[in-house]
Formats: sequence, structure tokens, C-alpha cells
Amino acid sequence: MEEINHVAVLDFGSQYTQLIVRRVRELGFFAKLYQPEDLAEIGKPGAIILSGGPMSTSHPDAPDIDFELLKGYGVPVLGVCYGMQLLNIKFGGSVEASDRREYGPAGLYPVASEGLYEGITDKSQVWMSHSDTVKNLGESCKVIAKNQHGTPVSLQWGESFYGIQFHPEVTHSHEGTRILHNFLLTAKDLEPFRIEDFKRELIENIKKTVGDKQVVCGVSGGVDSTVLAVLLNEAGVNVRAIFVDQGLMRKNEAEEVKNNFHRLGVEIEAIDASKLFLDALAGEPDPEKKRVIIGNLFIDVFWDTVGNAEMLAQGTLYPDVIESASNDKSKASKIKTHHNRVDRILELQKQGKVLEPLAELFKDEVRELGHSLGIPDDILNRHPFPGPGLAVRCPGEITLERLNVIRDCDAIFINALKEHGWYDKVWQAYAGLIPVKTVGVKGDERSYEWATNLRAVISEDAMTADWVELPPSLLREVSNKILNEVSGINRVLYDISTKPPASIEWE
Ligand SMILES: Nc1ncnc2c1ncn2[C@@H]1O[C@H](COP(=O)(O)OP(=O)(O)OP(=O)(O)O)[C@@H](O)[C@H]1O
Repeated sequence: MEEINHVAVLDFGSQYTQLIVRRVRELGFFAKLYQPEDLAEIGKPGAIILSGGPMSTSHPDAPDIDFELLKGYGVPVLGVCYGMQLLNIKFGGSVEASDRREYGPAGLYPVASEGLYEGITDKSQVWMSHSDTVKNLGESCKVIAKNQHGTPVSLQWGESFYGIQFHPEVTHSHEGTRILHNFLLTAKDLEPFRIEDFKRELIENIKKTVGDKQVVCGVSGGVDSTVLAVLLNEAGVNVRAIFVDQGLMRKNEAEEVKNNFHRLGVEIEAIDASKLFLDALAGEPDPEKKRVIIGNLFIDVFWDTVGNAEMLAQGTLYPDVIESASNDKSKASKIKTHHNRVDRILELQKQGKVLEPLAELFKDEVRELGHSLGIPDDILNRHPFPGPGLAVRCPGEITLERLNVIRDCDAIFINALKEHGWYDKVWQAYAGLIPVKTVGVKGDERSYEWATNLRAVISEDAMTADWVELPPSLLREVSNKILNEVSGINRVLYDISTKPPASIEWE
């Protein structure tokens, strides 16, 4: 997508850089992240943003920028934090090193309500996170905003170079998105980001790269691999989509996955490996060992089915790519989880046989792409489901009986959430099993049965999560139904633990 007038974000290492890309895309423009040393290879930018970074500009290893090349693009440039300090130095000014860090909220006072600060209110809260500050201003520099102490926090050099000391991309900068938008409005001919155009381009690229080879992909029923498989299908290439049923899916899920792909017009090969997995897991209570058994067996089953792949498609998303790029600078995408045979994939990757068409997209954009491919909402809005499936919701030994109890409880809970309009409001919900027997009474008889734990959380990125305050009437309805209908359960618990310290799943 480098041919279009996109927004090039140069990454100087700030923890917030990815957020800048997100914000720009949320504003409707296409943005892409680059390393500063790749400035010559950013195609045709319509605007350039220099991110913040952890280093001081005075550090001998501080990342630099080819200023002549930067000016040569002739487009508006915005330096954020480190980016602003670097620009000031390039314009002949100076930066004062400090070992004291300014971290937290500050008041923003624009000098005039125009340009970057058009429509921005006085005293608007912005978020600071820096130690060095600008000392002498560079050539043709004017101060365009100050903080509550009168210290310059935003500069402009000439007509089209801007700098801001604070971080507009974080939500603690209350009008940060508007400031970013104002900056983007100074750029000419920025192409709006339209998923339809993006889709067309992806399809063209897939056709070109794949030609008449066969592409293999694993489909889990989850959003990423479903969108991937439908996209490949839409491109008309020869796809072999493989679904491994490891016997750890939810109630009727394997059938549902098959039906969903049928609805989507994608043929899949479903491998029923459930007995293999259950046999391998028999008698193993240790959570780590269970994961390893599942991961390794998946790899064996998947690759035994595939044989020799001419090409492999993976549903790698943008955050995965960025994560690995900033770790090792190799820009090679992270290999997705335990699900793929890493050495096998690395080999294919070296030979240029791994296709990652979704690698420029964030999760919500993948959903949008899925939508434009005609994938129905009930598939796109599915809750995330862990790779090792119900195994992580069944502490202790895994048996078919235990899995079936979980399946029954889970189906009752999820159906109730759907019926009462809660399913789409929560990030993830499920019922698990606590395989501890406690005393109860069923009918006139004393019972001695397990407990089920219901969990419903909201989260943005799964890194943190909060439990959902579901209405007591809904919990009562679910509890009654489970206690009446699921044999083996005489207790229903609702998990009210936040993450951290608890995790979303139990294992
Ligand atoms: N049961 C399965 N059968 C076939 N392929 C699978 C299966 N589970 C996972 N995969 C493959 O491994 C990849 C990574 O799995 P992971 O559980 O991490 O899901 P994910 O990254 O959320 O992707 P998705 O949304 O497609 O599930 C999937 O995108 C898919 O290609």
C-alpha cells in the first residue's frame, strides 16, 4: 500500500508508537510504521510522523534521521516527544538533557486557535512522558503552545514542520486525536483508508504471489483464520483449508465450524483427531504438560495432513508483526503460538513461501475486512477462544465426562447471554469446571458433585480484564438451569476476579 498517499510513522522506540498508527487509521487515513533508517523506502507518504522514544537525543546511540531525505518528501512532518526534540536539533536548535522525568498530566495552552490547535480548548489536559526538553529554538521556529508554567510544549518550524512534547495518541491527552487530525488536515491529497480498496489490493497481491500454487491454511473457526480463508477463496487461488478437531471444542462447535464454512462457500478438510488428543491427555493433571501435549499433537496432526506445502498462509496481524519487529528488528513476523511447527514454518519463510495477507491490519480492521467479504456478524463477533480449547477451563485431569459437563454448562450460559443481549457486550464468557466434589441435596438424596465457574469479562486487549456485573436475575436463571439440567454439577459460582492478578482462563 506504499503507492498511496499514506501517513508514514517512523518508530523511534516509544511504547506508544503503535497507538499513533491506530489513531491515524481511526481518523480514516492509512498509516504504516517504519524504522527511521528505512526512510528512503517509505514509498509515497502524504505526511510523516516521528514518534517518541526512550533515549535522550544526546546519547551516542540515539536514533537519527536523514534530514535532507525527510525534507525532500515535501510533506508535513510532525515530531512527537523525541521526534520534536530531534527536529529542533535538525533545525539548528538544542535540547537540554535532564535526569528528571516529567510524567503525567499537564495543561495545554495554545498560542493561537489555528493550525494544529484549531478548536482546542485552553487548559486541555495532555499527557507528558519525557526527561529531555528543548533549550534553544531552531531556525524559523515559533512556539505554538505552552504548558501551565509557560514552558513551550509545541513548536513549528517554517510552514510544515510541527513538534509536540506531549503524547497526542494516548487517551489521557483529552483532545489529542483532534490535534492529530488537525495535523493531517495540513497534508494534501491524503488518501482515505477504505477497506474496500484495501481488499481489492490484497486480492491482487495474493493472486500475483500465489499464481497456480496450492496454499495451505489452518482454520480454527476463529475470526483471523476465517477471514484469511475467505479472502484466499475470494482471490480464486487453490486453497486447502484444514480444521483440526482436537476434541476440546465447545458444545456442537466442530459441527458449527463446518456449517459456517459451508455458509461461506469455503471447502474445508475437517480432521477428527479428538480420540488421539483425549488418549494423549489421559491421566495428566499438570497444566503446562497438558498444553505441551496439545501443542505438539496439533503440530503432528496438522503437518501429517498437509504433507509438503507449496505455500502456507497465516493469519498474522499487525500487532504481531510490530511486536517481533521491535524485538529483533528483523521484521519477520512472529510465528503464531504453539499451533504451527516453528522450524517447518521458518524453513518455508526463508523460501518466501509464507503468506501473511492480514499483517497490516489490526483486529477491528480484520473484522471490517471480514464484513466486506460478506462474513456474517455472528461469525465475526465470536468471543476469542483459546488454542488449547476447553483444556484450559478444566483444571486437573481431562476426561470426556468432564468435558461434556463443561460443554453443557457453557452452552446454557452463552445462550442466556445471547438471549438477554449480553453476548456482544462482553469480551469473553464461558463456564468451566472445578473438579472438587462438594455436598448437596438433589431431590431427597444427598449429592456429591462438582462445581462450575461462570466467567464473563470485558477487556480491550486481553492484557487486563475486569469481570462483568451481570444482572443477578440473569445469573439466577443460568444457575437454575444448570442445576436442573446438568448432571454432575450441584454448585454454580460466578468468578469476580480481575486480571491481574487472575487470568481470564483458569489454566
Ligand atoms: N483447531 C485448529 N485447526 C486448524 N488450525 C488451527 C486450529 N487452531 C488454531 N489453528 C491455526 O493456528 C492459528 C493460531 O491459533 P490461535 O489459537 O493463536 O488463534 P488466533 O490467533 O486467535 O486466530 P483465530 O482467530 O483464527 O483463531 C490460527 O489462526 C489457525 O491458523
